[in-house]
Amino acid sequence: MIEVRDLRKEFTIKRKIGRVRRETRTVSAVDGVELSIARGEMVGYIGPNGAGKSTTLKMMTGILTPTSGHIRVCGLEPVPRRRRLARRIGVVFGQRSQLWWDLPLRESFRLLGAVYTVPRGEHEARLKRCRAMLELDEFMDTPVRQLSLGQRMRGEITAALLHGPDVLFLDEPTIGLDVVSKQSLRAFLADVGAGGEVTTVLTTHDLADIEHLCRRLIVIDRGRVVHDGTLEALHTRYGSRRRVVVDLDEARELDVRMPGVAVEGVEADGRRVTFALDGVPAGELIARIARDGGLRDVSVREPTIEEVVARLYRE
Ligand SMILES: Nc1ncnc2c1ncn2[C@@H]1O[C@H](COP(=O)(O)OP(=O)(O)OP(=O)(O)O)[C@@H](O)[C@H]1O
Repeated sequence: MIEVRDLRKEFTIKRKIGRVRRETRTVSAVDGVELSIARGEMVGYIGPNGAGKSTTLKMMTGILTPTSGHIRVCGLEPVPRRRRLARRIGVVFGQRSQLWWDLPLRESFRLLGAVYTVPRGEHEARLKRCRAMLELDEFMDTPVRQLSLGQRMRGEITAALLHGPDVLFLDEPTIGLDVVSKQSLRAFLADVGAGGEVTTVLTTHDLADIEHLCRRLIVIDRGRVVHDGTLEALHTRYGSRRRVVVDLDEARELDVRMPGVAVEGVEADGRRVTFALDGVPAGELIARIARDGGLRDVSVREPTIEEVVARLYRE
């Protein structure tokens, strides 16, 4: 559904130095990106600030012309076939709106149906589903400018889906949303993805979005793909470890010389000890500590997506 080969985008930046002189600098925002996304996949496209994510998305949606390289989205070259592509894709750029600011949401949806010449029955069926799942009814008659961020975002996602796109590009769709709004938006996107008809590319800094929605993760850094695979593969690559945190009644020397167990930290005057486990079952370690008594509390922490992605970004 999406094919990208050796994609590059350079920006030329002119900067005034002194009174007359100007300096010209070239920024390589996207530097040889390769990716291929099949129909129905939901892929997380992540990377640190300035990595080149938005630039890639803009090229894939036909907003920006690549410096060089090959892109096909739904079999179309985005820039020359922009109008045709617009009917096949839905786009949500969290920071920008595709809705009519002064019109009630209902009118924006009606206009979008007319712009895309969506058959009435299809339009109504899709809108009905979005109204129910995204709970739009209470603000369907509110002008877009009066909507809260979370309400507007629910409207934006609906707007992106009304014409039945094959591909959905979501750039930071949960930015600035509260926990509950994020959860309901994620649940809706998971439902859209589960249908298998819509291919989704999701860009976000909220890694929980990725964890909940995407089996596959493409990480870009300085314009290049540095990881393309599952989250588990990333954990394996970095040898992510589970942790066991034990709280003791009193500080004491713990006899935990076991292969694959390392003390990672000691806090609370020696009453809290954190162990990193490398392939050792947590139960074995806990049983050994419990044998000597004085064990107040235990928690086992799975490696988090934040840790592993931070390691990748730091590299
Ligand atoms: N119109 C532009 N003119 C000049 N430089 C640009 C332009 N757009 C992006 N850049 C530069 O290209 C690089 C990649 O930017 P891009 O917006 O694609 O990053 P991003 O991964 O989306 O970052 P963020 O997570 O901060 O949104 C950055 O160095 C940015 O300064």
